[in-house]
Amino acid sequence: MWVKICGNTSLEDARGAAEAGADALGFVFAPSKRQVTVEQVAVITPHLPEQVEKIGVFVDASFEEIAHAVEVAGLTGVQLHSAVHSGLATRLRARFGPDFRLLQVIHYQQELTSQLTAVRQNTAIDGVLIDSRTATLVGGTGVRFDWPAARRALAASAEGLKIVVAGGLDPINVAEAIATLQPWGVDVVTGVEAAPGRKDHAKVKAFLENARIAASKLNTPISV
Ligand SMILES: O=C(O)c1ccccc1N[C@@H]1O[C@H](COP(=O)(O)O)[C@@H](O)[C@H]1O
Repeated sequence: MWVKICGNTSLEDARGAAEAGADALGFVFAPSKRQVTVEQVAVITPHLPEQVEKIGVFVDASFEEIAHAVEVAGLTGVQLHSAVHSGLATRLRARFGPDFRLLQVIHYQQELTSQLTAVRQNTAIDGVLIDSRTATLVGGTGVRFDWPAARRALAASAEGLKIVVAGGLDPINVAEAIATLQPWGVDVVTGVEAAPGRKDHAKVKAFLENARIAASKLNTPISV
């Protein structure tokens, strides 16, 4: 189970999540209560373990903006909140190579099957992150979606895709999410915070522990 702890704004929080066993750390470059700058992240990433992925979160950002952030802030992957057909993923794959993590976000509120089909057609994308959205927020909502309904859509159309589940996860419900959706990975922000942009280290640790326990009870992920 790939676990990403997102919305890091300080070295202390990012290091704490890495030490607790996170596979990936997220940094939100989009307007948000957790927004960070390229310069801030550039001084954090050199102090993090090399094997821990450093993922930049971008909402409708340009190729130039993302490429600049990757290079200056030392990112190893990106999470794209952009149209699947924007061409961004293809350009980023060409620029940063086969090992670069490229996650495409889709929202549960729109029809899942057609979105999954569109993602599958783009070979540059290696993972699809399913999240909730609200009238005002495209991420970091703290709101979960209808997991049993999503499970039915995923069973029909997720084959070959690395599915990452996000949206309203916390240390208590992450086990249910994993058991229901059998994803390749999970991602969290709000559910492990003490305040927006500040981690609750006990919650981060509990989230990781509970995700690992739930994953150990699964046979195989639903997707790959
Ligand atoms: O965290 C944010 O503020 C944010 C802002 C804009 C786009 C994405 C954002 N975060 C992503 O939201 C989900 C989960 O959020 P939550 O656990 O429901 O609060 C995750 O993919 C984050 O990377």
